Amino acid sequence: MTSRPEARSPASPPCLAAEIAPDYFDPLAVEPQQATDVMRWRKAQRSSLLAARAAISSSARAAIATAIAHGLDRLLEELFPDLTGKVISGYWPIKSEPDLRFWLGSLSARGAQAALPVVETIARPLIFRPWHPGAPMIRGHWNILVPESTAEADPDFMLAPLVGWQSEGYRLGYGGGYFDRTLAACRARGRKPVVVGVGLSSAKLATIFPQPHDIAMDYIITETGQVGPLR
Ligand SMILES: Nc1nc2c(c(=O)[nH]1)N(C=O)[C@@H](CNc1ccc(C(=O)N[C@@H](CCC(=O)O)C(=O)O)cc1)CN2
Ligand SMILES: Nc1ncnc2c1ncn2[C@@H]1O[C@H](COP(=O)(O)OP(=O)(O)OP(=O)(O)O)[C@@H](O)[C@H]1O
Repeated sequence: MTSRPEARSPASPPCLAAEIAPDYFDPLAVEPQQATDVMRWRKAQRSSLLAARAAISSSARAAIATAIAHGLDRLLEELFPDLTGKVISGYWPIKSEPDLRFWLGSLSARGAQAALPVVETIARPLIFRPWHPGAPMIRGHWNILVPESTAEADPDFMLAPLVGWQSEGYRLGYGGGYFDRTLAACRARGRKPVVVGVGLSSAKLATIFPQPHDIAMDYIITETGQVGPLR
């Protein structure tokens, strides 16, 4: 039998689509049963990780947030010795996430602009709004508080809260895919913010079974230190 290599290679390999349009999302890039299994596994992991996090005392949680803030300051000092004009996004804490608002609020005194993520449209990339302590807030998607002002900001340094993580920088979040979409959109317009996953050291998993849509963090910072640079 003669070999016909051309019969095995499609005219337009789907894997190249992402190079032509980096925000292209191909739902068929994964075998559907495997994708379903991974999503089901992630759902179970999320609930046990969230339960373990909720069980931590508030004083232990405050100590964790302080240690993470020190780690963030060390990294910022290394990457951006001059913070003037830099946009740095955090998050408004929910579900026992480390509360880093004190750190985010301290940035303006150093010349940076703090910002918070907003789900403006469901299943689309996040947008970011400038924030300062005391800024008027309203309830957004999932009841998360977001700045009322609709001005937008474009982060240079972005925190991504971790529910779980693996040492290569892959992140498990709340299952909306929002940071992956946001980072894919950043890539598509040639913008590369430094992305730092922040969370508990104990939320480390051997693997989150990375899928084609998962985009690794540049750094992970927990209360026990920094992992990375990873990209
Ligand atoms: N504090 C904080 N703010 C944040 C985030 C975060 O992780 N932490 N986000 C980080 O992204 C964005 C909100 N993320 C969200 C993630 C999932 C769902 C959601 O609807 N989850 C579904 C489950 C989806 C599924 O499993 O298919 C649900 O719980 O019903 C909503 C918002 C923006 N703001
Ligand atoms: N770039 C993308 N375009 C379209 N859909 C995406 C993209 N990235 C992720 N998704 C979808 O989002 C869903 C949730 O993804 P995943 O489980 O990785 O969420 P997560 O990272 O835990 O959530 P979050 O970032 O919101 O906390 C997946 O079903 C995936 O198909």
